[in-house]
Amino acid sequence: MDMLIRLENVHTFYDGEKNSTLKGITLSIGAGEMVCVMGPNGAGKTTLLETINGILPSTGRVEVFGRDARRHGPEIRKDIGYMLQAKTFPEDTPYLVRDVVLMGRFGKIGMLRRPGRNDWNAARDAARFMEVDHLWDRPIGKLSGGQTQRVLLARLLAKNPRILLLDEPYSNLDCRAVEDVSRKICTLHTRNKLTTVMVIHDTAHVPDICDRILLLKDGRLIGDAHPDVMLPSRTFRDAFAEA
Ligand SMILES: Nc1ncnc2c1ncn2[C@@H]1O[C@H](COP(=O)(O)OP(=O)(O)OP(=O)(O)O)[C@@H](O)[C@H]1O
Repeated sequence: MDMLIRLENVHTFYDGEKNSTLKGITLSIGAGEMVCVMGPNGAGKTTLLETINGILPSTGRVEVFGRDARRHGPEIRKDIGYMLQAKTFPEDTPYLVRDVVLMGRFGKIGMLRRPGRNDWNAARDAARFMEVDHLWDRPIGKLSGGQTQRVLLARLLAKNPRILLLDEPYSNLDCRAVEDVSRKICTLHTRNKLTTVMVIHDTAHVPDICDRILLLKDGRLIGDAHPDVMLPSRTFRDAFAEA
C-alpha cells in the first residue's frame, strides 16, 4: 500500500511549552484508509491532525505524500481538506452559503485571479453532492448545525483534496444529523478514493468502513487496531478511566 502519511518518532511542541505535547509518535497511514483518532480530552488528537497538516513545530519525521510536511507545507496543504473542530457562525456573518463553498477553491484560484466558471461549477457540484445547493443563497449564520457541517464538507470537496483531516465532525449534531453527515463523509471517502483521518469522541460514531482506530493518551500512541479489536479491548477502556 502506498503510504500517504508517515510519522516517525514525532514530538510536537506548542510555543512556550517546555515539554512536547505529542511524545514520540510513529505511524503510517496508507492511501484509501479511513482512520479514526480517539482518546480522552487533552490526549493530543487535534495536535496530531495539525502536525500532519504541517502547521506545528515538531521534531522527528513528518512526511505527507512522501514529502517533508514542515518544509513543503503550503504545497502539501493544497491537497489536504482540513475541517476544524465544531465551527459555528454568528447569525450576522456576512457570507452566503455559496461564498463559503467557493472558499474551497481559493487555493486553486490564487490571490490574483477571480473565480472562473469552472470554480463556480466545482463549488456548485460540491454543494449538490452535499445536498446543500437549495441553501445556496442563504446566509451561513442562519443554518442548523447539520446544514452548516454539510456546507463545510462541500467547501472541502470543492477543493478536491486527496486527504481529509476532520476534527470532531459530529460534535453539536443531533442523532439524525450525525447519521446524515456520517453517510456523506463515507460516500465522499469511497467515491473520491480519499484518505481520511477523523477525530471522534463517541464509539457510536465509528463508521462501518473505518479501517483503524488510533488511540492516544497523554500525547502517546497507545493503540492502533481495527475497531473490532480496539473497541472491546481493555487498553481502550482503561484509556478513558480516570488516572
Ligand atoms: N495552543 C496551545 N498552546 C499550548 N498548549 C496547547 C495548545 N493547544 C493545545 N494544548 C495542549 O496540548 C494538549 C493536547 O491538546 P489537544 O487539543 O491536541 O487534545 P485533544 O485530544 O484534541 O483534546 P479534546 O478531546 O479536548 O479536543 C492539551 O494538554 C492542551 O492543553
